[in-house]
Formats: sequence, structure tokens, C-alpha cells
Amino acid sequence: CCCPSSGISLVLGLHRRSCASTGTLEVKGPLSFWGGGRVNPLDTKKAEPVYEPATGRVLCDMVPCGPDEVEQAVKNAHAAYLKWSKLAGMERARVMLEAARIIREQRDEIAKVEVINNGKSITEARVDIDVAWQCIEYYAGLAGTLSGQHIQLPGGSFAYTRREPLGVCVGIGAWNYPFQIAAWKSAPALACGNAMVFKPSPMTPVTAVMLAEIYAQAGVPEGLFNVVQGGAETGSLLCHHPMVAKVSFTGSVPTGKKIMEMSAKGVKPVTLELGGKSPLIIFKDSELENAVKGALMANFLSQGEVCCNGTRVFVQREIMPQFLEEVVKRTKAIPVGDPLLDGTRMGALISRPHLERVLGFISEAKKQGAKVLCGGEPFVPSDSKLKGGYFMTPCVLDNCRDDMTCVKEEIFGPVMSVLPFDTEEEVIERANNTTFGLAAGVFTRDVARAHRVAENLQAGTCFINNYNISPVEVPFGGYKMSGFGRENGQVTIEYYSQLKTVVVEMGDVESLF
Ligand SMILES: NC(=O)C1=CN([C@@H]2O[C@H](COP(=O)(O)OP(=O)(O)OC[C@H]3O[C@@H](n4cnc5c(N)ncnc54)[C@H](O)[C@@H]3O)[C@@H](O)[C@H]2O)C=CC1
Ligand SMILES: C[N+](C)(C)CCCC(=O)O
Repeated sequence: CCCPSSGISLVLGLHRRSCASTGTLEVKGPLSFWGGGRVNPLDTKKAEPVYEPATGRVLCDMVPCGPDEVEQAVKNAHAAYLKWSKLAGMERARVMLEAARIIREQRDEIAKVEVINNGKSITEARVDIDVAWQCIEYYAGLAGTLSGQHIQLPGGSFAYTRREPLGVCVGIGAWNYPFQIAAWKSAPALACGNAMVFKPSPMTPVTAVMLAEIYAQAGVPEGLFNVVQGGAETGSLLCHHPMVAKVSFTGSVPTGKKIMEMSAKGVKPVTLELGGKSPLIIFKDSELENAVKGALMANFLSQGEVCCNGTRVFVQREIMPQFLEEVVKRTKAIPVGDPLLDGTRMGALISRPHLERVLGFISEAKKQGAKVLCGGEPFVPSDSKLKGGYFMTPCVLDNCRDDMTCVKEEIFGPVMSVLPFDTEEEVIERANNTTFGLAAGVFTRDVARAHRVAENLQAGTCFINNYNISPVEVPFGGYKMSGFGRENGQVTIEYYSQLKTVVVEMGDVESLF
């Protein structure tokens, strides 16, 4: 077998007929996890098939957790929280660093399973797993720094503040970055002394449980990080549960609104990482090759299934011909195919209905007057095992206008819409003319212009002369309907902890009565 750490597959309940390659992995073990181990589902009648996007075959079943199972997971989490929250930050850090180390060691194996369940290329999945362990390492580093403040009051009295955890936090994930999302939510939660119950997307249930096993192996108390499987029903049981203190969600705007409504009933704080329709602005003085590379990075990672993608590419009119020629040349050269091959740069979309939805956006764009410069077609790779996969060719749309559906709505596929502009003032207004505000980008050599544009763009992240890089030290989150709260960076500690003020009287009580 070519996989050095083949032992992990047995630990994780994954059975292979041969070394993990596309079309061969079998996932056998249960996918929910609490009480320190995988848990068999209660009601297998509700099982739903999970597909391997590259082949279209059924990879495994996902059995949703019902009320009793959610109850058990939350209770386990609460018991673990009581122990974990009493540890010093440095003690929690040590366990988290061990978890990060194990992920690093098993990185290639986890990346493979992620590819098989999600469809993205192995090159990208390896980066995703690296970002996951870096995130856990980063918050391990912050765990020991959590502290309060001492405030002197009159007469020798004083107050101090304690940064305390919230309790049981719920994480609800999307299917585009399954393992990374679980790490982005659990790392700050655990660093602050909370426990977590995580629900992955029903389409990508396979890797979250690997993270649960790794945390357990690293030595967290039993029940600290739990995985419950399921869709909307299971998610809503979690949001309504009275023992849940906080909900952190990644997904679509309509579901985000529901999460907020449900959490409001229990006055629970929420973090919402929602969709986007982000602008990327390319000025005529840009270094063109970098701008073109930036546009590809802004549109084609994970088959375009990325919330912060810069899908509205505004190009200053004077350089439009050169830009289009170069961007089309490079887009046509993207190798689409078997996502487990090192040479592949674009894999399969998440599901057949999603592929059809994305192709539907392209048909609609054509009807509304857009011109397809390349791609936008279903793609059938020559390898026979990939015939049933959900592939398409990456697409560049020209002749776009701001009022077209492809320019207004989140497509969540490899579709770039290119729009000409003339002036800085005009492009800022058009870029901001959306209900979303997750990210934005600007390419220019003019330093003053770059910062002025970044200041005026309504977005949670503005990239200057690059796009879609997201180091874990840097806060990530949205403006407007792209959500609120942040993930990554120091600030996220605020979203997973609360401040207690302790007021100490050193003299006598001066009563007004
Ligand atoms: N911002 C982002 O990163 C993402 C945006 N999307 C957008 O959303 C579209 C639909 O994708 P979906 O996976 O269906 O997104 P979704 O927002 O419906 O689902 C995301 C997560 O929320 C859970 N969920 C759904 N309904 C729920 C409810 N009522 N209560 C609690 N949890 C609930 C799902 O099971 C999943 O784990 C995509 O085509 C894309 O446009 C999807 C995934 C990620
Ligand atoms: C890793 N990055 C920045 C490309 C995307 C992360 C946000 C998402 O979940 O879509």
C-alpha cells in the first residue's frame, strides 16, 4: 500500500479495498461521536445516502440523530465542560497542541478522505488540513494568555474581571470545507474552556468524526468535542436545546436567519458565516499577471464553492482586452478531473443537483445577454470510473451587467462574471451595491488608491493585490447579510467567552437605608 499510515483507516472505521483512490474507499464505522467514542445510530430507517462527487457512487449512509441522541451528546458535552473549564489555559494548550500534532502527522490521510467526500482536489485539501492544525495550534497559543483586568476603586476597594467560557457551544458546518470548518469552530471554543457539539453538513459527514477521534486521542475529557449527524431537523434540535450556550454557523443566508431566530428564543449568541457575492476590482495600473492570478484564486478554489469568492470581477475598461485574453487562457488550462491525482487542479462539484443549479445560472446568464468566453459545460473525464461524477469546466462570462442574475446571486460554482468600469468612484458604488459583504479585493500599484478603496468597500475582509488567502491569525467574517461575529484571529476569543466582573469591598457597607 502506498499510504504510510495505513493503521489510521482501521482506527477511523474506514475500510479500503485498496489504498485510498477514487472510487474505492468504503466508510463503515458510525459517524456520530460522543462519550469518547463513535456511537451507533438509533434509527437507521432514516439513513440518507452520501455520495462521492467524483464518481457519483454511494460512499456511505448518513443517519440523522434524533432528540434522544442530541440529548446524550449535549449532556456529555456539558459534563466535559465542567472539567475542562477548570483547567488552566496552559493545561488546555498542551492537549490542543497534541491534537494539532496528530493532525499534522495524519494530514495526507485526512486530506484524501476529505477529497473523496467533498470532490475538491487533493492539492487544496492538503492546504485545508494544514490550515486546520494551524488554527488549533494558534488557539492553543492563545489559551494561556486569557486573562482579566484589575481595577482600583476608592478606599482600597477594587474589582477584577475574569474571562470565562460560555458552556456547551454548537457548531453547524457547511459542505465546502468540512474538516477546516470543524477546526475553525472548535479551536477557539476549546481554547476558551468550552465544550462543543458539532453537526457537519449531511453531504459531508465523514471527516468531522476523524477530528473527534484526534481530540480524544490527544487527551481531552470524554465528551468535550462531539459529532452529531443530520440535517435541518437535527440542527434545529441543537439550536433549541436549553443547555446550549452558543451557536456558530457556516452556510447560506436563509438558513443563517433561521439559526438566529431559533437562538433568539434562548437569547443565545450566534456567529454567522454566510454567503457572499464579493467584488474584485482590477485597476489599469495593476501588475496584470498578478491580477489575473488573483482573479483565478478568487473564483476557482474548491470548484468555486467558496463563500468569500470574488465572483464580480470589475476590470478597468482600458485593460479589459488583455485581461480577458490572459484570464481565459489560464482558465482553459485548469486541469479538471480525478481529484485525488496530484496534477488535478479542479475536482467535482458537491452533488448532481448543485451542478445542475450552477449550469442553470450559466443558461440564465446567456439568456440575459452574457457571453461565455470559456467553460460552463458539464465535463465527462475520459477515465471510465469518473463517468458519473459531477464535473464541469470553469467558466468566464463577459458582457455582464450589474442587473443580471449571475452578477447578483451567489452561484457557488466555478463561474466568474467580468464587468467593465471607468472610475474609482463608480466602481466603489457598484461594488457595494449588494446585500452581501463578506470579502472584496483590489489590484493596483497605487498605494494610496489601494487603501482608499479598501476603506470604502463594505466588506469584512479586503484583499490588496491578492485574494482568498486566509492565515489563521487574521479575523474572518462578514458585513451586512454575510453575517456577524468573526472566526480566526485574536478577536474570536470574544465570541467564545464572557466577561465576569468581581467587585470587592474592602471597607464598610455604606447603606442608603
Ligand atoms: N457561506 C458558505 O460558506 C456556504 C454557503 N452555501 C450556500 O448555500 C447553498 C445551499 O447549501 P446548503 O448546504 O444547503 O446550505 P445550508 O445553509 O442549508 O446548510 C448549512 C448547514 O446548516 C444545516 N441546516 C440547514 N437547515 C437548518 C436548520 N433549519 N436548522 C439548523 N441547521 C440547519 C445544514 O444541515 C448544514 O449543516 C449553497 O448552494 C451556497 O450558495 C453553502 C455552503 C457554505
Ligand atoms: C479558505 N478560504 C478562505 C478560501 C475559504 C474559507 C471560507 C469558506 O468556508 O468558504
